[in-house]
Amino acid sequence: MLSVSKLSIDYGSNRVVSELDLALDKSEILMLVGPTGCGKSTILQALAGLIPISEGQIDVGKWRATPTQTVPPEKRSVGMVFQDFALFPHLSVQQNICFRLKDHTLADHWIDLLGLQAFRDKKPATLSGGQKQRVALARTLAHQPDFVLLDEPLSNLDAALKDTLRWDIRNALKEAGVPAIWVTHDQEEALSVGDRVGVLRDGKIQQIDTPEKCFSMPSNRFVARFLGEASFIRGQHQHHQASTAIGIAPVVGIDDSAAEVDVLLRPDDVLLAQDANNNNGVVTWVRFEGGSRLCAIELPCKTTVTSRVSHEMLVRPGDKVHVSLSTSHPLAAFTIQSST
Ligand SMILES: Nc1ncnc2c1ncn2[C@@H]1O[C@H](COP(=O)(O)OP(=O)(O)OP(=O)(O)O)[C@@H](O)[C@H]1O
Repeated sequence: MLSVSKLSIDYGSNRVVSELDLALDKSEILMLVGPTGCGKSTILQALAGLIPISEGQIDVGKWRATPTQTVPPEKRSVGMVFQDFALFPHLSVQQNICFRLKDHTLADHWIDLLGLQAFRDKKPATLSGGQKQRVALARTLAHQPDFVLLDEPLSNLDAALKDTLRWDIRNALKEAGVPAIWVTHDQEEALSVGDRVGVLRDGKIQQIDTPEKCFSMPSNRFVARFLGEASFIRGQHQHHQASTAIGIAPVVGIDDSAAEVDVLLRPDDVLLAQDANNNNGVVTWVRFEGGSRLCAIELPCKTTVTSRVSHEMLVRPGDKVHVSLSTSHPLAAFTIQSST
């Protein structure tokens, strides 16, 4: 268990984290995302006891920290995994993982589980980035922390490696049964690996929810845009339905249920057809993504929506196309005055 309430953190007179509330169950992984400088690393450092807190409290069951009741880092039973691995260069993999451990049984377990048997006697300098991060994680988990903090553990690795390692890290954390907060810049990573996602802006949490909820029912436009391609189309709202220039869809009013709303569209909500005789939009740009293409289409009302199509569909800027709503699930609707 890890619980944080009304946590605020200042650097001098500058408040960088305000009134953070969160509670993690045993084995729960929270992905923390937000723009650069929004306070993600500061939160991890405060939880680890590396910087003081100004208000609020951190409660892990065995200890509680407040601005006046400090708990030193070594008493917090926290495991930290950093992007730069932080391994001892002069020690072998085995020695790194077993550092200050009396009983090596758990270390052997994590060495096996994370596929490090062949590297036991190697020095970190001879390992790849992915192997180093496995060693760092094995070392962390072998010490049986009460919670784990991961600060962009995959950011120094190439894309192909990230994809497998993120699942190996998730599986290891689940097997260890510890709550974890995982900071990432990668929105796809945040949505796929976490049990919940916390979106931070200027030191304030905008939403903490399941990945599905954050993506399809974001609490505001900032969260909508931060977690993926998002466009908004004006709609007339009545009886939980919105009528837009490209069709009618069920909607949920997020911040209001006004008669006129802006409906959030993800690329998969918009169906694109190459029908020159029955067109209602012009393609303005196309991004090839491998298995798919992401297309932006400008409508006569000057709204631009995006649609994802198969890579087999050869769509080019300037093409006249027909777009329509292709969703049966409710879309998030925002008041048109809202700019956040
Ligand atoms: N030691 C420090 N002294 C003063 N201000 C700091 C210090 N460390 C960070 N800050 C400021 O606190 C704010 C939050 O920084 P933090 O590193 O937590 O952001 P972040 O979300 O982790 O950013 P990034 O995604 O770029 O790593 C920033 O405005 C930063 O400039």
